[in-house]
Order: sequence, then C-alpha cells, then structure tokens
Amino acid sequence: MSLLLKASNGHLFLSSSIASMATCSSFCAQLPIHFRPIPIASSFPTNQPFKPFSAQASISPANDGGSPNTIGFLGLGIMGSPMAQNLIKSGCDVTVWNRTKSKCDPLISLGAKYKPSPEEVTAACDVTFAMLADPECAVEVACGKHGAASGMGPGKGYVDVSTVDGGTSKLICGHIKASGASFLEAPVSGSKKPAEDGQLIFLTAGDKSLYETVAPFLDIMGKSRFYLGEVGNGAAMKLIVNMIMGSMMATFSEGLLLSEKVGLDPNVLVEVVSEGAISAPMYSLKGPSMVKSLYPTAFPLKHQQKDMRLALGLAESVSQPTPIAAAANELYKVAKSHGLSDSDFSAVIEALKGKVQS
Ligand SMILES: NC(=O)C1=CN([C@@H]2O[C@H](COP(=O)(O)OP(=O)(O)OC[C@H]3O[C@@H](n4cnc5c(N)ncnc54)[C@H](OP(=O)(O)O)[C@@H]3O)[C@@H](O)[C@H]2O)C=CC1
Ligand SMILES: O=CC(=O)O
Repeated sequence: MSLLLKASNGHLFLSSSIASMATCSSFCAQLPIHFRPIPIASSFPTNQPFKPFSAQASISPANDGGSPNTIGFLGLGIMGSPMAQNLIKSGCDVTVWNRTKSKCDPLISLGAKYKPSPEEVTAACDVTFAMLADPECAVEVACGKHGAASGMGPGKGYVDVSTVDGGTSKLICGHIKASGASFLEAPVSGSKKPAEDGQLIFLTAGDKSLYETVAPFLDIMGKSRFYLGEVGNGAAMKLIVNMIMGSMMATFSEGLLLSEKVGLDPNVLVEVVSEGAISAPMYSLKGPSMVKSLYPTAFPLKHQQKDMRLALGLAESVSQPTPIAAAANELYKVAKSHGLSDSDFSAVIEALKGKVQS
C-alpha cells in the first residue's frame, strides 16, 4: 500500500517505505503530527504531480489538494474517546458527535470539530466511525431520525466499530449502502488501555475497498487488523472471542474464591496462573484488584453480558451447544441484577459470593 504524505506548502510525496511502516501502529504512534498519512482514495486526482519533500518546509496537516480527508466519530464512551483522540493526535481532521455532548468537549479542546447530529457528521465527513454501546443504539444512531445514513452518499464510508450481532450489522449495512456509500463492520478486541495506546485488534468485514481506504486510520488506533469477508463475519468473530473471555473470567472468579476458602492466598494463585500454560494478561491485570473486591471499569459488565447473550444467540442459530458460556451468562445476569452493570466485568466474581447470592 502507498501513502501520500503532505507538507504545508502543498507538496505531496509518495512513500512506499513509510507506507509499509505505517501499517504498524508502533510506527504511527511515532509519526510526527506534521506528517499525516493520507489514504489514496478513489476520488484522489491520479494525475497529481508528486513534488519532492523539502525538509525545510513548515508542515501542516491541512489538505488543500481537493481530496476529501475528513473523519467523523460517533460515540465517545470508554472506547470511542481514546480512539478519536488518537486520530486527532495523529493530525487527522476529526468531527465528533456524542449523545451526551459534554463528552465531546475534551476532544474539541484537542482540535476536533463538533456537529449536533450523526447526520451532520456524516454529511461533513468522508469516512465516519461509530463506537456505540449495543445493537439498539447502533441502529438508532445509524438509521434513526437525523441518523448517520441520512448524511451518507456515494464516495463516503461508514465504519461501525461497535460490538453488535451480525443481523444488526447487516441491517445497518443495508441502510448505509442504500445511500450509495460503503460499509465496513470493524469491532475491536482490546479494552480501555489498548484503545488509549493504539493497540486494538480490528475484526473487519464488508466493502474491501473501504477496508483498504481506512487501513491507515485503523493502524493509528490499533496494532493489527483482520479482513474476514462478508458483513457478519467480523461481528461473529468478535462475539466468539468475547464468549471465550466471559467464560474465562467466570471460571477465574471461581478459582479465586475457592483458593481463599481452602486457605490459600488468591494472590499466589494469580502468580501461579501467570507462570503457566493458562496464563493470560487478563488474569494478571485484573486478578489483584478482584482479590481486593475492586472493579475499576475498563469493560463494563453490562457490555460483557450483552456479548454473552449475542454469542449464545449466534450459537443457537447454528445449533452449536455452548453450555459453559450459557452458565457463565447466568452469572453475569446475576451480577447485573445486583447493580453491577457499570462496574468492570471482573465484578462477575461478586455473583459467586454468598452475600450476593442470598
Ligand atoms: N470497554 C471495552 O473494554 C470494550 C468495549 N467494546 C464495545 O465497544 C462498544 C462501546 O463500549 P464502551 O465505550 O466501553 O461503552 P460506553 O458505555 O462507555 O459508551 C457507550 C457509547 O454509546 C452511546 N450510547 C448509548 N446509548 C445510546 C443511545 N440510545 N443513543 C446514542 N448513543 C448512545 C453512549 O453515549 P452517552 O455518552 O451519551 O451515554 C457512549 O458514547 C460496545 O459495543 C462494547 O461492547 C469493545 C471492546 C472493548
Ligand atoms: O470487548 C472487550 C474486550 O476487551 O475486547
């Protein structure tokens, strides 16, 4: 893939070596703000002369070459805020919207533009990302009154990075494509910290050309990306990953409580687990706070339960037994019923404690 880099004097230069490095997010994180990767979009003038880069030139991210290069971002929660922030810090021209407007303010301070509806964001931008809580609000924001689809049209792209089921993703895709625009589903694996660090894993499916166009932006926000074919495949992959994660967290919780009941130090259990074949970063990261009954929210428990529910629906649709995930889902439901929806999903351990069960 090739990228165009641009100096403030309007000079464009093509760098395939920088382009190949730019596919690595660790490189992008080091990209000086004045070097902005510009994906070569189909609308970019192909006869644009490439002028040599001048090291003396003062460089600005402004794009005055007539090529659209504006990014919209809808949904500025735990994930959306740092993702949008990374785009802004990399020099992208970002316009934001969030249902609760105050969450836009820190991004506006960093240089983002603001529009008061999803429709106005997509009307103003070439590509719009959406990071929304659940299927219901992803549909509302994309297809509702003054929703994203109303501002879309030919040449534009919509990238839904929310975790939803395949049916929802196809519904949104249908509305977006009816406007003549392109659609990509791109749910992410990785939580608050990976979002802050630009280390997410994108699980994409849909229009391949849009995937290629937005790849440099995915590489700013993430460390790897998978293209999985038809819309629904990205959603399915994400739900399966989170089904495994939810079951792992539930059984880890049982282990912590059992170790304590038989007189072992659960902190030592965390250490032992981290040394062996079942080691996972999640256990070392969350175990020590779980032992202290602390659940600082990175991934809200209500979202993990939503993902278990959607994964079980996916399994049912193909008659695949998933008894472990079904049992784990019940635990998340109990935790929700005890007011833990907005705590981190590691609070599922509370559902196994006598005081919560009674
Ligand atoms: N947190 C994590 O670790 C990860 C989360 N995910 C997935 O990413 C998505 C977002 O997660 P996260 O950022 O944690 O969630 P948050 O709950 O922090 O943010 C949810 C976002 O959705 C918006 N929203 C909710 N309901 C509506 C509605 N009815 N209309 C319009 N907007 C609405 C919220 O707006 P408002 O601010 O107004 O409430 C907010 O912008 C979810 O699908 C989640 O499963 C994926 C990977 C990791
Ligand atoms: O969806 C949550 C995650 O950590 O990934």
